[in-house]
Amino acid sequence: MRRAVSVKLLLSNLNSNKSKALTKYYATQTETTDYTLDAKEYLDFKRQLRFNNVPHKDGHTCLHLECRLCAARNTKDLQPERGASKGQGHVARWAYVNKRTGTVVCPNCEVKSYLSQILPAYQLTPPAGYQRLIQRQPLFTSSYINLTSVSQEACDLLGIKGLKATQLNAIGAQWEPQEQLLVFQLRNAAQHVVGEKILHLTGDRREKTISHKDATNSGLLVHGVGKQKAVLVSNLMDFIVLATQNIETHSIVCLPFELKMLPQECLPGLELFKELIFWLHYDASHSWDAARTFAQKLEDKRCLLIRPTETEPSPHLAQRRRLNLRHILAKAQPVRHRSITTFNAMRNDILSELQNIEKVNGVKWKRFPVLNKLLKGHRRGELTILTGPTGSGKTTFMSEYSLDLAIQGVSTLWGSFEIRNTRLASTLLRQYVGYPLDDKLNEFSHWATEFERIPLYFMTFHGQQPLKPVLEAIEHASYVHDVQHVIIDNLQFMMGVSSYRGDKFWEQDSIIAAFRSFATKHNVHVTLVMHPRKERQEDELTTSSVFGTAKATQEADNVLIIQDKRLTSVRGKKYLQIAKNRYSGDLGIMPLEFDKDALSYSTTVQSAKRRKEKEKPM
Ligand SMILES: Nc1ncnc2c1ncn2[C@@H]1O[C@H](COP(=O)(O)OP(=O)(O)OP(=O)(O)O)[C@@H](O)[C@H]1O
Ligand code: FES
Repeated sequence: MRRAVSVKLLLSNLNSNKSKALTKYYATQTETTDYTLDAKEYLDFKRQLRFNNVPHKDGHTCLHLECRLCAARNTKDLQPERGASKGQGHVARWAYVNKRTGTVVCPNCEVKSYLSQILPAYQLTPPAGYQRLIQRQPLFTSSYINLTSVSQEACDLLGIKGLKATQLNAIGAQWEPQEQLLVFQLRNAAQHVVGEKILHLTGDRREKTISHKDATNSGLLVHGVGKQKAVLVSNLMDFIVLATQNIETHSIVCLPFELKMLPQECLPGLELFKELIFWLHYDASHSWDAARTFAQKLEDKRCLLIRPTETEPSPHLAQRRRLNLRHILAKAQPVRHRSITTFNAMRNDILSELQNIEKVNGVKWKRFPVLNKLLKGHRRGELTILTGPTGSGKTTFMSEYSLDLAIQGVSTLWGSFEIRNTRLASTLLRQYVGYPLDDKLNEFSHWATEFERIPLYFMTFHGQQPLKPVLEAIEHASYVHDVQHVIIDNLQFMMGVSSYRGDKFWEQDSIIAAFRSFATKHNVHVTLVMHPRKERQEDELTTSSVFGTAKATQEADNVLIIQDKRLTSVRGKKYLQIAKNRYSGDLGIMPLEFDKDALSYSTTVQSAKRRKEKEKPM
């Protein structure tokens, strides 16, 4: 069973005095919504399917099985979706069990459940009183009622040279004349329409995904059925360019949420493909390693990658530069390198990184320009240690640091063992708003609605915790919510609770080693908040002041230390010292001026506030 709770539940908690009841509420929420696959249960279930002759087969990421969850007893009960294009009308009554999480989805009736809950449906005689679900069709209605086919005029707005309106209509585009946008339908694995993807043709060319019920139930935009290979693109312009090329060998698939996340509910729609080629577009807010992480989710053996270089950019750019798209496609390389590789195999990866160095450097902080200068950015797969004297503001600083990244789309999981999640969430909210809301409760609803959109998750552990369930929770969140940054506050809360009763340094070293290998294996950035060892107050902390043996700082890519000189000298200041930086090697300090109202250390936030105050009429 997994423990992760999203920001939505916490905010409802913050807004209520009945915090006890709500704490219980989200405890039960996590128990009913976050499950994991029990390996024994899964094997027994497969044995039962064989024994009972239930049609099933092992897929790349899911077990496919005949759906017996609802009352529809045969395929003809389920009508093909009206308007499904040629070849898309076939309805297979398959349900899919995700092999990692045990989540079961049936795309025919848009049902989501868990393996442990569907077992009775697959018994030869289901228990007395067991009732199958009522069969239903997913209902998605477009947000736009005036959709028409695309005219040549509208098509020209795209600015793709030589593109004909007929080509756009053939790949399923529809036109909304009032708002001037193109609409494409998203379908699930049973070809039912479950959402739509919108491209605004005026202004900033925004893309938006609208899904049935909630965002994670989204489908995919696929062009070209019945093929065994597919090219995955991350935005509609790239989709349009490739889909109108009529590539006979490959289907073209547009991911629903760009590189932000790939919900597990989308995986059944990709099961048919034996080969997947990632041809993605990265911009400053997109994680450079997204393809590698998605490939792990989709089974990396079948995944290939086109790393963007000057001569092999993303499809739309390639077309604008009149490059041959088919030649580029043929150059895709396997995502997974074999254990022993040669320079030649890595050559393109290296060139691509050199040509995209700003993106490789990682996501930049908006609030801490000095950190960008020293650390260059926030990258996946690294381990950061933050330490500082007791009460020096480690949690407050880390909360603002992670909020800054999360606002830019870095999906973040907080493990706060020391302070309650509600306290942490209210600190984050205050840092987001810039002032306390206690005397402006009328604004709460507005800010909370905005804040909920930020991809933040919280583990519901509190107090001392053994390592194993924490690592399991993180692994689950990295898979299900595509978490890119995990914060453990603080590591000492995991010590002394494992079965090992020995040297505490040894114990800490093994915990750090486990997080190190987790960060590398799952390509997630892990930040560990740690107490320093006891030293004289007047001494500065150094990397060797981090509690434990040298292992902690050897394993870390970055070591950040809050130095608090206010305690020892009258004019003393507080600053953050970058004491280790494996990526670029630059060391240095960042002054930490504290704004109590905003709980902020950011100079940019503080100078914006001063500017605003100056501009206020007297
Ligand atoms: N520079 C500062 N000036 C004044 N107050 C501060 C400053 N930095 C943080 N605080 C306040 O000090 C309190 C403790 O901060 P915080 O919990 O972040 O410290 P910590 O280092 O994580 O503590 P601990 O060592 O207990 O884990 C908070 O109420 C925070 O608002
Ligand atoms: S066909 Fe699967 S739930 Fe209806």
